[in-house]
Amino acid sequence: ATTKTSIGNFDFENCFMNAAGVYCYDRNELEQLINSQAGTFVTKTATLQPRPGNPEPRYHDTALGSINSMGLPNLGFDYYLDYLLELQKTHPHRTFFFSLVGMSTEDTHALLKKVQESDFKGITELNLSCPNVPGKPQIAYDLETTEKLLADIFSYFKKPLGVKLPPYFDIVHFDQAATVFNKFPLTFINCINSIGNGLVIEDESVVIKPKNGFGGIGGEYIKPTALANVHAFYQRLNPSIKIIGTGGVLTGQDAFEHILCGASMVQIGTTLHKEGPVAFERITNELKDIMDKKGYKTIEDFRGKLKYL
Ligand SMILES: C=Cc1c(C(=O)O)[nH]c(=O)[nH]c1=O
Repeated sequence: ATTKTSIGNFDFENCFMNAAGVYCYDRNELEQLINSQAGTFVTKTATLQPRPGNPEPRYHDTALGSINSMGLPNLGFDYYLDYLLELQKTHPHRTFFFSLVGMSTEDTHALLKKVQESDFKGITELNLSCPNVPGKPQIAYDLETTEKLLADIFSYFKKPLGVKLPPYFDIVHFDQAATVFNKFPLTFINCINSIGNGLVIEDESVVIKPKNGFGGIGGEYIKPTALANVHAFYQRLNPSIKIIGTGGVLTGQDAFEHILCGASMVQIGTTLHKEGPVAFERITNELKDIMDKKGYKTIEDFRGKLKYL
Protein backbone atom coordinates (compact mmCIF):
# COMPACT_ATOMS: atom_id res chain seq x y z
CA ALA A 1 0.00 0.00 0.00
CA THR A 2 1.02 3.59 -0.53
CA THR A 3 0.13 6.48 1.76
CA LYS A 4 0.89 9.14 -0.85
CA THR A 5 -1.65 11.92 -1.34
CA SER A 6 -2.33 15.15 -3.20
CA ILE A 7 -3.68 18.56 -2.19
CA GLY A 8 -4.58 20.97 -4.96
CA ASN A 9 -1.95 20.51 -7.70
CA PHE A 10 0.63 19.20 -5.24
CA ASP A 11 1.64 15.59 -4.69
CA PHE A 12 3.11 14.30 -1.45
CA GLU A 13 4.93 11.00 -0.94
CA ASN A 14 3.21 10.62 2.45
CA CYS A 15 -0.10 11.90 3.85
CA PHE A 16 1.40 12.80 7.21
CA MET A 17 2.86 16.10 8.38
CA ASN A 18 3.25 18.08 11.62
CA ALA A 19 0.54 20.29 13.04
CA ALA A 20 1.51 23.97 13.06
CA GLY A 21 3.15 24.87 16.34
CA VAL A 22 4.75 21.49 16.94
CA TYR A 23 8.36 20.80 15.90
CA CYS A 24 8.42 23.75 13.50
CA TYR A 25 9.73 26.76 15.42
CA ASP A 26 13.11 27.14 13.68
CA ARG A 27 15.36 25.73 10.92
CA ASN A 28 16.71 23.03 13.22
CA GLU A 29 13.26 21.57 13.91
CA LEU A 30 12.03 22.01 10.33
CA GLU A 31 15.15 20.26 9.00
CA GLN A 32 14.33 17.27 11.23
CA LEU A 33 10.87 17.13 9.67
CA ILE A 34 12.37 17.30 6.16
CA ASN A 35 14.60 14.35 7.06
CA SER A 36 11.73 12.36 8.62
CA GLN A 37 9.04 10.22 6.97
CA ALA A 38 6.67 13.20 7.00
CA GLY A 39 5.42 14.07 3.51
CA THR A 40 5.84 17.78 4.15
CA PHE A 41 5.79 20.31 7.00
CA VAL A 42 3.99 23.47 8.08
CA THR A 43 5.85 26.27 9.85
CA LYS A 44 4.96 27.63 13.27
CA THR A 45 2.29 30.27 12.63
CA ALA A 46 4.24 33.40 11.70
CA THR A 47 3.27 36.98 12.57
CA LEU A 48 4.64 40.15 10.96
CA GLN A 49 7.07 40.77 13.85
CA PRO A 50 8.78 38.09 16.01
CA ARG A 51 6.92 37.30 19.24
CA PRO A 52 8.26 35.91 22.54
CA GLY A 53 4.86 34.39 23.37
CA ASN A 54 3.31 33.85 26.78
CA PRO A 55 5.21 33.29 30.08
CA GLU A 56 6.34 29.73 30.83
CA PRO A 57 5.31 27.05 31.70
CA ARG A 58 3.00 27.32 28.70
CA TYR A 59 2.90 23.70 27.41
CA HIS A 60 2.14 20.58 29.43
CA ASP A 61 1.81 16.93 28.40
CA THR A 62 -0.71 14.71 30.17
CA ALA A 63 -1.38 10.96 29.95
CA LEU A 64 -4.18 11.58 27.44
CA GLY A 65 -2.82 14.57 25.52
CA SER A 66 -1.64 18.12 26.08
CA ILE A 67 -2.59 21.64 27.05
CA ASN A 68 -0.88 24.78 25.71
CA SER A 69 -1.13 28.52 25.86
CA MET A 70 2.03 29.36 23.90
CA GLY A 71 0.78 32.78 22.84
CA LEU A 72 2.06 32.59 19.26
CA PRO A 73 5.82 32.66 19.93
CA ASN A 74 7.58 32.77 16.56
CA LEU A 75 10.67 34.15 14.83
CA GLY A 76 8.67 36.43 12.56
CA PHE A 77 7.42 36.22 9.00
CA ASP A 78 10.72 37.07 7.28
CA TYR A 79 12.61 34.27 9.06
CA TYR A 80 10.22 31.61 7.79
CA LEU A 81 9.85 33.08 4.28
CA ASP A 82 13.62 33.26 3.86
CA TYR A 83 13.93 29.60 4.86
CA LEU A 84 11.05 28.50 2.61
CA LEU A 85 12.62 30.32 -0.37
CA GLU A 86 15.97 28.66 0.38
CA LEU A 87 14.23 25.24 0.44
CA GLN A 88 12.74 25.96 -3.00
CA LYS A 89 16.34 25.92 -4.26
CA THR A 90 17.68 22.99 -2.24
CA HIS A 91 14.51 20.86 -2.41
CA PRO A 92 12.85 22.00 -5.67
CA HIS A 93 10.58 18.95 -5.89
CA ARG A 94 9.01 19.35 -2.46
CA THR A 95 6.10 21.54 -1.42
CA PHE A 96 5.88 23.01 2.07
CA PHE A 97 3.19 24.85 4.04
CA PHE A 98 3.57 28.35 5.44
CA SER A 99 1.33 29.08 8.45
CA LEU A 100 0.62 32.71 9.23
CA VAL A 101 -1.79 35.15 10.84
CA GLY A 102 -1.74 38.86 11.59
CA MET A 103 -2.30 40.31 15.04
CA SER A 104 -4.79 42.58 13.25
CA THR A 105 -6.75 42.40 10.00
CA GLU A 106 -4.34 44.93 8.51
CA ASP A 107 -1.39 42.76 9.49
CA THR A 108 -3.01 39.69 7.95
CA HIS A 109 -3.40 41.49 4.62
CA ALA A 110 0.16 42.84 4.84
CA LEU A 111 1.46 39.28 5.40
CA LEU A 112 -0.55 37.75 2.56
CA LYS A 113 0.43 40.56 0.17
CA LYS A 114 4.09 39.85 1.01
CA VAL A 115 3.51 36.16 0.23
CA GLN A 116 1.67 37.02 -3.00
CA GLU A 117 4.54 39.27 -4.13
CA SER A 118 7.24 36.81 -3.06
CA ASP A 119 8.63 33.84 -4.97
CA PHE A 120 7.00 31.40 -2.50
CA LYS A 121 5.55 28.48 -4.47
CA GLY A 122 4.12 26.41 -1.61
CA ILE A 123 0.80 26.40 0.21
CA THR A 124 -0.28 29.02 2.75
CA GLU A 125 -2.25 28.03 5.86
CA LEU A 126 -4.06 31.02 7.35
CA ASN A 127 -4.61 30.39 11.05
CA LEU A 128 -8.13 31.50 11.94
CA SER A 129 -8.16 29.68 15.26
CA CYS A 130 -5.45 30.68 17.70
CA PRO A 131 -7.11 30.40 21.14
CA ASN A 132 -4.28 31.75 23.24
CA VAL A 133 -3.71 35.44 22.52
CA PRO A 134 -5.45 37.20 25.42
CA GLY A 135 -8.10 39.56 24.15
CA LYS A 136 -8.09 38.04 20.65
CA PRO A 137 -11.10 35.82 19.85
CA GLN A 138 -10.72 32.88 17.48
CA ILE A 139 -11.52 34.54 14.14
CA ALA A 140 -13.35 31.52 12.68
CA TYR A 141 -16.00 31.63 15.43
CA ASP A 142 -17.13 34.93 13.87
CA LEU A 143 -18.36 33.81 10.45
CA GLU A 144 -19.29 37.30 9.30
CA THR A 145 -15.75 38.54 9.93
CA THR A 146 -14.33 35.37 8.38
CA GLU A 147 -16.37 35.82 5.19
CA LYS A 148 -15.35 39.47 4.87
CA LEU A 149 -11.69 38.60 5.49
CA LEU A 150 -11.70 35.81 2.87
CA ALA A 151 -13.52 38.01 0.32
CA ASP A 152 -10.87 40.72 0.74
CA ILE A 153 -8.01 38.20 0.64
CA PHE A 154 -9.16 36.50 -2.56
CA SER A 155 -9.39 39.87 -4.29
CA TYR A 156 -5.57 39.92 -4.41
CA PHE A 157 -4.23 36.54 -3.21
CA LYS A 158 -3.90 34.10 -6.14
CA LYS A 159 -1.64 31.43 -4.65
CA PRO A 160 -2.84 28.20 -2.93
CA LEU A 161 -4.45 29.04 0.43
CA GLY A 162 -6.19 27.07 3.15
CA VAL A 163 -7.50 27.90 6.59
CA LYS A 164 -6.82 26.33 10.04
CA LEU A 165 -10.11 26.06 11.86
CA PRO A 166 -11.17 25.71 15.48
CA PRO A 167 -13.59 22.89 16.31
CA TYR A 168 -17.28 23.64 15.80
CA PHE A 169 -19.77 21.85 18.04
CA ASP A 170 -23.16 22.61 16.51
CA ILE A 171 -24.60 21.17 13.29
CA VAL A 172 -25.98 24.60 12.37
CA HIS A 173 -22.46 26.03 12.71
CA PHE A 174 -21.13 23.32 10.34
CA ASP A 175 -23.84 24.38 7.85
CA GLN A 176 -23.11 28.11 8.25
CA ALA A 177 -19.31 27.70 8.11
CA ALA A 178 -19.44 25.41 5.06
CA THR A 179 -21.70 27.91 3.29
CA VAL A 180 -19.01 30.57 3.81
CA PHE A 181 -16.07 28.41 2.76
CA ASN A 182 -17.86 27.16 -0.37
CA LYS A 183 -17.89 30.74 -1.65
CA PHE A 184 -14.10 30.83 -2.01
CA PRO A 185 -11.39 29.02 -4.04
CA LEU A 186 -9.81 27.52 -0.92
CA THR A 187 -7.23 24.80 -1.54
CA PHE A 188 -8.07 23.18 1.80
CA ILE A 189 -9.50 23.59 5.24
CA ASN A 190 -7.69 22.12 8.24
CA CYS A 191 -9.83 20.68 11.05
CA ILE A 192 -9.16 21.03 13.94
CA ASN A 193 -6.96 23.30 15.98
CA SER A 194 -6.71 22.53 19.71
CA ILE A 195 -9.99 22.70 21.61
CA GLY A 196 -9.68 26.15 23.15
CA ASN A 197 -9.59 27.04 26.81
CA GLY A 198 -9.55 23.72 28.55
CA LEU A 199 -8.20 23.35 32.09
CA VAL A 200 -5.82 20.67 33.37
CA ILE A 201 -5.23 20.33 37.12
CA GLU A 202 -2.54 18.40 38.98
CA ASP A 203 -2.99 18.05 42.74
CA GLU A 204 -4.42 21.50 43.57
CA SER A 205 -2.89 23.57 40.80
CA VAL A 206 -3.19 24.43 37.15
CA VAL A 207 -0.24 23.19 35.05
CA ILE A 208 0.46 26.20 32.79
CA LYS A 209 1.10 29.81 33.79
CA PRO A 210 -0.76 31.93 31.18
CA LYS A 211 -4.47 32.69 31.49
CA ASN A 212 -4.75 31.12 34.98
CA GLY A 213 -4.10 27.73 33.40
CA PHE A 214 -6.61 27.88 30.55
CA GLY A 215 -5.22 26.51 27.28
CA GLY A 216 -5.82 24.63 24.02
CA ILE A 217 -6.36 20.89 24.46
CA GLY A 218 -4.80 18.32 22.13
CA GLY A 219 -4.27 14.57 22.01
CA GLU A 220 -6.59 11.63 22.73
CA TYR A 221 -9.15 13.92 24.35
CA ILE A 222 -10.02 15.56 21.04
CA LYS A 223 -10.18 12.80 18.39
CA PRO A 224 -14.02 12.44 18.40
CA THR A 225 -14.40 16.19 17.90
CA ALA A 226 -11.68 16.27 15.25
CA LEU A 227 -13.25 13.37 13.30
CA ALA A 228 -16.69 15.01 13.48
CA ASN A 229 -15.35 18.30 12.09
CA VAL A 230 -13.45 16.54 9.28
CA HIS A 231 -16.52 14.52 8.28
CA ALA A 232 -19.05 17.35 8.69
CA PHE A 233 -17.08 19.52 6.27
CA TYR A 234 -16.39 16.58 3.95
CA GLN A 235 -20.17 16.12 3.67
CA ARG A 236 -20.73 19.84 2.98
CA LEU A 237 -17.80 21.31 1.01
CA ASN A 238 -17.18 21.44 -2.73
CA PRO A 239 -14.91 18.45 -3.45
CA SER A 240 -12.32 20.92 -4.79
CA ILE A 241 -11.70 22.05 -1.20
CA LYS A 242 -9.57 19.31 0.36
CA ILE A 243 -9.60 18.55 4.08
CA ILE A 244 -6.61 18.19 6.35
CA GLY A 245 -7.41 16.15 9.45
CA THR A 246 -5.74 17.18 12.70
CA GLY A 247 -6.42 16.03 16.24
CA GLY A 248 -5.93 12.92 18.32
CA VAL A 249 -3.70 10.94 15.94
CA LEU A 250 -1.58 8.54 17.99
CA THR A 251 -1.74 5.47 15.74
CA GLY A 252 -2.28 4.29 12.19
CA GLN A 253 -5.86 3.45 13.17
CA ASP A 254 -6.49 7.06 14.21
CA ALA A 255 -5.15 8.24 10.85
CA PHE A 256 -7.27 5.63 9.05
CA GLU A 257 -10.35 7.08 10.78
CA HIS A 258 -9.46 10.66 9.74
CA ILE A 259 -9.12 9.52 6.11
CA LEU A 260 -12.38 7.51 6.33
CA CYS A 261 -13.99 10.81 7.40
CA GLY A 262 -12.62 12.50 4.27
CA ALA A 263 -9.14 13.80 5.13
CA SER A 264 -6.58 13.99 2.29
CA MET A 265 -3.70 14.81 4.67
CA VAL A 266 -3.27 14.03 8.38
CA GLN A 267 -1.40 16.32 10.79
CA ILE A 268 0.20 15.17 14.03
CA GLY A 269 0.73 17.53 16.98
CA THR A 270 0.75 16.20 20.55
CA THR A 271 2.08 12.76 19.53
CA LEU A 272 4.91 14.43 17.60
CA HIS A 273 5.70 16.60 20.63
CA LYS A 274 5.88 13.51 22.87
CA GLU A 275 7.60 11.05 20.51
CA GLY A 276 9.59 13.17 18.05
CA PRO A 277 9.75 12.79 14.26
CA VAL A 278 10.15 8.98 14.48
CA ALA A 279 6.39 9.00 15.11
CA PHE A 280 5.89 9.55 11.37
CA GLU A 281 7.60 6.25 10.53
CA ARG A 282 5.65 4.29 13.15
CA ILE A 283 2.26 5.73 12.25
CA THR A 284 2.87 5.42 8.49
CA ASN A 285 3.78 1.74 8.90
CA GLU A 286 0.73 1.13 11.09
CA LEU A 287 -1.54 2.71 8.45
CA LYS A 288 0.08 0.71 5.65
CA ASP A 289 -0.47 -2.50 7.64
CA ILE A 290 -4.16 -1.66 8.06
CA MET A 291 -4.49 -0.89 4.33
CA ASP A 292 -2.71 -4.12 3.34
CA LYS A 293 -4.98 -6.19 5.62
CA LYS A 294 -8.05 -4.55 4.06
CA GLY A 295 -6.77 -4.68 0.48
CA TYR A 296 -6.63 -0.91 0.03
CA LYS A 297 -3.82 0.16 -2.34
CA THR A 298 -4.13 3.93 -1.97
CA ILE A 299 -5.93 6.20 0.47
CA GLU A 300 -8.42 7.08 -2.28
CA ASP A 301 -9.73 3.50 -2.00
CA PHE A 302 -11.33 4.39 1.34
CA ARG A 303 -11.14 8.20 1.75
CA GLY A 304 -14.51 9.58 2.79
CA LYS A 305 -16.11 6.12 2.73
CA LEU A 306 -17.16 6.06 6.37
CA LYS A 307 -19.98 3.56 6.75
CA TYR A 308 -23.27 4.54 8.43
CA LEU A 309 -25.53 2.17 10.28
C1 LIG B 1 -1.11 30.11 16.62
C2 LIG B 1 -1.49 30.03 17.89
C3 LIG B 1 -1.85 28.77 18.50
C4 LIG B 1 -1.31 28.39 19.71
C5 LIG B 1 -0.38 29.24 20.48
O1 LIG B 1 0.63 29.73 19.90
O2 LIG B 1 -0.69 29.45 21.68
N1 LIG B 1 -1.67 27.20 20.30
C6 LIG B 1 -2.58 26.38 19.70
O3 LIG B 1 -2.92 25.29 20.24
N2 LIG B 1 -3.12 26.73 18.51
C7 LIG B 1 -2.79 27.89 17.87
O4 LIG B 1 -3.33 28.15 16.76
